Amino acid sequence: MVSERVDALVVFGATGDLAKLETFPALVGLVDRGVLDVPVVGVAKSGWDLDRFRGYAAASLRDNGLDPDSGPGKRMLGLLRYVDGDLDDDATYAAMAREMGDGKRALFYLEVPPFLFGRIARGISTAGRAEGARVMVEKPFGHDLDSARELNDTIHRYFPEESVYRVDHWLGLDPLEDVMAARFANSVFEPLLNRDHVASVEITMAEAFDVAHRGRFYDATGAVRDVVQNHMLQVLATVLADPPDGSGIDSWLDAKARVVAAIRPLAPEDVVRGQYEGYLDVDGVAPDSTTESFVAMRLAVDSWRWAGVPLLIRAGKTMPVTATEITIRFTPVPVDVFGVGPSGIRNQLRFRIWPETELGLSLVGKLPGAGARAESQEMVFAQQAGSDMRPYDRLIGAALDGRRGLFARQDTVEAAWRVVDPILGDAVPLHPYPRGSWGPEEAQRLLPEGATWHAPAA
Ligand SMILES: NC(=O)C1=CN([C@@H]2O[C@H](COP(=O)(O)OP(=O)(O)OC[C@H]3O[C@@H](n4cnc5c(N)ncnc54)[C@H](OP(=O)(O)O)[C@@H]3O)[C@@H](O)[C@H]2O)C=CC1
Ligand SMILES: O=C1O[C@H](COP(=O)(O)O)[C@@H](O)[C@H](O)[C@H]1O
Repeated sequence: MVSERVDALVVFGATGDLAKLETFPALVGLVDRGVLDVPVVGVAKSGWDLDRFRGYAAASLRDNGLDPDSGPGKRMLGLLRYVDGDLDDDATYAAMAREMGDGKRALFYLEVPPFLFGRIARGISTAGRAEGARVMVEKPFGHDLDSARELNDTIHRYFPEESVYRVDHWLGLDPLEDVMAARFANSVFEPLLNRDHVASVEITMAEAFDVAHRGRFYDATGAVRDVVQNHMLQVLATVLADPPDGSGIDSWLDAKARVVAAIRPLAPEDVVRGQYEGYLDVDGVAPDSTTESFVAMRLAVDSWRWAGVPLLIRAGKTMPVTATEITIRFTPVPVDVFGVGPSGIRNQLRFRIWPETELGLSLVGKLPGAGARAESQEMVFAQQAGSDMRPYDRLIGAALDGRRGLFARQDTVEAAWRVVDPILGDAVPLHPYPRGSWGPEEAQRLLPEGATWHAPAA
């Protein structure tokens, strides 16, 4: 359901890295499709004026292969306003309110360092602009369970939960919606997705690149906080959650929250951490850092549907490829008529969700000729990219429209922290691994006997 459109968009941190990389290009797409036609007020403390800010936005478009002189480019730049001031000063919020005009339904987008989130919520309220407004908050939502709860409490002092849009940009990925479509637009898969038929579920998020210039940020974060607590548990929930019912998107968000809440908190023995060789030389990384750039884990869900099914996740930097795939391995046939068992061949459903969309179903058949030797072939349903809409285009558009389905809810975020909280920090030993490898060998021990990790193709 689309609620009322907003009458202003305020971007806190509009001179930052994320704004340049993602926000301005996304805004052009929204203008082009007629979704955005209200003032866009950038707030930062760079000492800039509006012309300089427009120049920054225009450069961001050029960096992203977009033309600032195109019709949509010019219209987007024309919507921009700029307020220069410290976010710790109430005068900044008063100036922001003047630039916003008289509207009563703004979208405030907080893309600033997280310690400012609470202060900004208070500033908006002091300026009399919190009522009826929506607030879109960038990750991270806390550093652990306690800080996430604290952050939620602070934001809720000024904004009710239904006005809070927590960004997990993977929820804006088209391929993740394709997973939902495969599950809920086909009748053949859903009856199989449970402990009676599934032997394991695995998600590998491999990134071939290293932490590059993000050493300071990454070293304080690590793979568990950076991508597992948020992106990967959201992906896992998309695979495991019960189907939504006809009551609307909330039933889907409820189902995802329920399944994340049923994941057992991790124990150190369920986790393997790794650090790529050369990580300690990265600018901004502590010389004796024990931050992980790789993590593998075995999770369990205490539910009637998934009890006992091994759920395996691994994520790492400097892997051999950049790709994310979900593989669902089905149980072997009960009676091995075709000698399938010893070959290890079995049915598998594979979702590739990054960088392309692909759905593969492995089926087993008999090799032609005499005898009964089995072979496996994968049937692939590959989507042509239907649109060049960026995740942030989809996300900001959804928030402008008041559609909360693509955002992370408080209960799910806190439940995800509860899962990873016991293994944060140095609770799990750290193993070195060579760049270009699939991480430490030790990750092998997390798998069911005889299994190997699925390696997504390049
Ligand atoms: N960069 C990325 O790729 C991603 C970032 N994020 C999240 O987005 C948020 C912003 O990240 P990023 O853009 O990289 O950060 P940057 O440090 O590049 O930008 C921070 C922005 O906040 C402004 N700011 C900081 N302090 C104040 C203040 N006291 N008063 C007014 N303005 C202030 C800065 O203004 P000024 O420059 O004028 O000081 C700048 O515009 C973070 O929560 C981050 O975790 C999430 C996903 C990816
Ligand atoms: O949030 C993050 O996500 C990226 C991966 O997402 P992508 O859309 O850029 O592929 C990850 O590389 C980064 O470390 C993390 O902060």
